[in-house]
Amino acid sequence: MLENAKKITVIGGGIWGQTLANLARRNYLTVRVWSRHTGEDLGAIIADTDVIISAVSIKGVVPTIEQLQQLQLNSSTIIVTATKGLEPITTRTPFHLWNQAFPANPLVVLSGPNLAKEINQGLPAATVVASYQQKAAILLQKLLSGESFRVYLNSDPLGTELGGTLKNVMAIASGVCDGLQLGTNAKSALLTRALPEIIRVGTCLGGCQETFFGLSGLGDLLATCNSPLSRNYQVGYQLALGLSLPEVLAKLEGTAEGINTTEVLMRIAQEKNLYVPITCQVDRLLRGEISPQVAVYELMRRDLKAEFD
Ligand SMILES: NC(=O)C1=CN([C@@H]2O[C@H](COP(=O)(O)OP(=O)(O)OC[C@H]3O[C@@H](n4cnc5c(N)ncnc54)[C@H](O)[C@@H]3O)[C@@H](O)[C@H]2O)C=CC1
Ligand SMILES: O=C(CO)COP(=O)(O)O
Repeated sequence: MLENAKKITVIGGGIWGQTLANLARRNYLTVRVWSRHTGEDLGAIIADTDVIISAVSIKGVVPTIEQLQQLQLNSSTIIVTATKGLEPITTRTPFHLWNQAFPANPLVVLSGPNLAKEINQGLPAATVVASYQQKAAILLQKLLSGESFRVYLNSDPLGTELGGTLKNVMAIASGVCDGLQLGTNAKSALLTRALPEIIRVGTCLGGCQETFFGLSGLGDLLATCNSPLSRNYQVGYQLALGLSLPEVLAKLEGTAEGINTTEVLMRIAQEKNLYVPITCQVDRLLRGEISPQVAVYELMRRDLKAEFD
């Protein structure tokens, strides 16, 4: 029997929330999905819940936390955050926000190269559960692992979360690269230079360097930057074809977190004096200040430098 038949509540009825719920159901767990549209009483649902998985987009994190704070959440309930974004007002990550709101609860970050549509088809995938409370991460590993979903442990929740968040900006850049048909050399150069940019920011914000070379860092960068299933990649690709951002968003299914993340990241980079050349060009492109072609030109004409400095 799986960990004494734990009860799981997934908050967020988007494609990622539904996918995580299905993974848990495959292990015969009791799973309920709650979203702001279901109209059900969240208090009643969480009363006997062992694990809450938050799979809302970043704009839903603070409202969800505020709602849960009004309810009687048991301090032993494990909270899992699966959101990949930065909160625009505080510039904080979901891990920080959940930790601040529920300091007594075990908190786990779930992140990895996880395109929901592939997982729903039963294709093999791997992910990471990261926590300072190892027991909680081990429990999540057991609850979600299956023959087509392999879950790894990590003790660096911030690095795990930031890898998944920061790569969304690079996925927009990668979509532009493919949309402009810049070729394989350009794509390899972009992704390889994206990683140190992610590490520069991610370590400054508290993640461990090693984590960014793992599934939630490099792994998710490769998945998202190479797949038309990624909404962030689609945004870049469509911009490269000449559509405006409002036109792209009108047709997009679900949330492209990289748009908000780019804006927040630029503020963090300015405040902390971080060199983020790719993010900077993505930001100007998303603001409509430059064309995709100018973004490429600006990246190529920067001062020459050493590869590692
Ligand atoms: N789709 C994917 O393949 C993956 C997505 N993620 C991350 O998971 C998060 C959710 O992604 P998706 O399910 O794809 O997005 P989605 O756009 O399909 O769903 C977003 C969910 O957030 C909820 N939400 C939005 N604003 C809210 C608010 N103000 N208050 C309460 N709830 C609110 C919506 O009701 C919906 O349930 C994102 O941060 C995404 O980056 C992570 C891994 C894979
Ligand atoms: O995070 C993801 C895959 O790991 C999903 O990417 P998108 O949000 O760009 O669709």
